[in-house]
Amino acid sequence: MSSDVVARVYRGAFAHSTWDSALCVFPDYLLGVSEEGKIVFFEEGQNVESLSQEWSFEISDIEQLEPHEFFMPGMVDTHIHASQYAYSGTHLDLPLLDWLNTYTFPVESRYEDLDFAKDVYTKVVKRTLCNGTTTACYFATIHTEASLLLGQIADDFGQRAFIGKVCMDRNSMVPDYKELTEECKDETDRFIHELLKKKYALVKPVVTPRFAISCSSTLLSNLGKIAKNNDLHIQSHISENKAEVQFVKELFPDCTSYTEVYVKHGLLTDKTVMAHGCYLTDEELKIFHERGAAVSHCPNSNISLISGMLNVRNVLNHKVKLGLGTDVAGGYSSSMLDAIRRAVDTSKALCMQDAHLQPLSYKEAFRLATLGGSEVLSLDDRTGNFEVGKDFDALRVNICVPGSPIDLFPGDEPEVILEKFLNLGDDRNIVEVYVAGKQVVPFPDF
Ligand SMILES: O=c1[nH]c(=O)c2nc[nH]c2[nH]1
Ligand SMILES: [Zn+2]
Repeated sequence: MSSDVVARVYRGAFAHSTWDSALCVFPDYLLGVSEEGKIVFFEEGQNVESLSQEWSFEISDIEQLEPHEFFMPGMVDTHIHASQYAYSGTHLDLPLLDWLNTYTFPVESRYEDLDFAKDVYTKVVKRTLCNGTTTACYFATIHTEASLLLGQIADDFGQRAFIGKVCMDRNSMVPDYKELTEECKDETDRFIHELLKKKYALVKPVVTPRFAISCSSTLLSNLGKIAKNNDLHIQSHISENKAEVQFVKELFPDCTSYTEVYVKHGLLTDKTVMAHGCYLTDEELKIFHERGAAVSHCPNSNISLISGMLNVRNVLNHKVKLGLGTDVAGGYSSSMLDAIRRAVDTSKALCMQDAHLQPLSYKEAFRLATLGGSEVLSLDDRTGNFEVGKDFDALRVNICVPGSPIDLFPGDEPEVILEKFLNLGDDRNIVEVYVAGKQVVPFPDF
């Protein structure tokens, strides 16, 4: 008998990805979750007798899924601006730099107001959890207190999260929305210290220079040192839009590429996730690969702000770690299902321009949204699929809920059901969400 105690056992259909196979479907499997929220077994349903003896559970206690239900791993949003959720679904009529100056900076500057912050951050955490985002890598704003509040709210609702207090000491268009260089360094130190002091199990700080345009060289170097000294994750933006790439060239004439700006300041490590990368060259992708840095592909944002189209196949061919992001509010949808669909669409659009390209399959997009995202955030030893020993981060999907946007037909097998959910489903179909074994959706009553 095993020493672990099994808290729950599920039987039914499961789907997940491995590095060998983008989609594995198990029509009848048994999964056991320990009291600590870890997966302790994941085996064929026919092993039920031996498993019940080995793990001392009653067969009558097994929770049996319906034929139109399945479990899949929780999705990982590798890039989302929690603060911009306030205006998501609007303001999509300008290109990046004008969009930042006109809409984004004025809204982000309001987060000194903690009532406003609490309202928006509670809504974004709840909305993303309902949509199956079990892990989110958030940008907050430059405000330390509001950023700490986002961490507290993610912890309260049980979401796994990285929280970035945004760093910027250059902003000519909205001069009020920036910090002094020293102040930004000190506040980043304070933010990290205060957040770590809370000892949240699943919520961690991430060093967050907004992008090269809004940071001085001194600030970038300071942030590189802070990340190194505290062994922290780093997130930023890179090569999203042509005007941005050109501006970075002018601001950092000593650097041969945008990537080199981050390398030079100690900000491109194996714990770095850079959003977008639409215009990264093959040489830059090689540097990403050598350093183990990751790209967050945010296709909704790239199309909405008319920024560009990332050639996902080329990134994968360079063996660069890759995940998907909603990039709310440049991306108008906070749902990772939308990110999956847009990633496939963008890849197909690129195939129309180049017949030699291989489009991204829905199975590959599914892997990017789950295991890929976990790898991007160096969490793939803990989350991303249903391997024994990992945390149970999972979505229970039901295709036949009242008002479901999906119709089933006789003979629809589990693989077809999953494909229909990925292309047609929404939060109504996500009936339960688990993070580290704890049920976080439906929401508990506080
Ligand atoms: O899509 C984006 N959203 C942002 O808020 C941002 N800041 C810099 N670059 C950015 N790109
Ligand atoms: Zn972004």
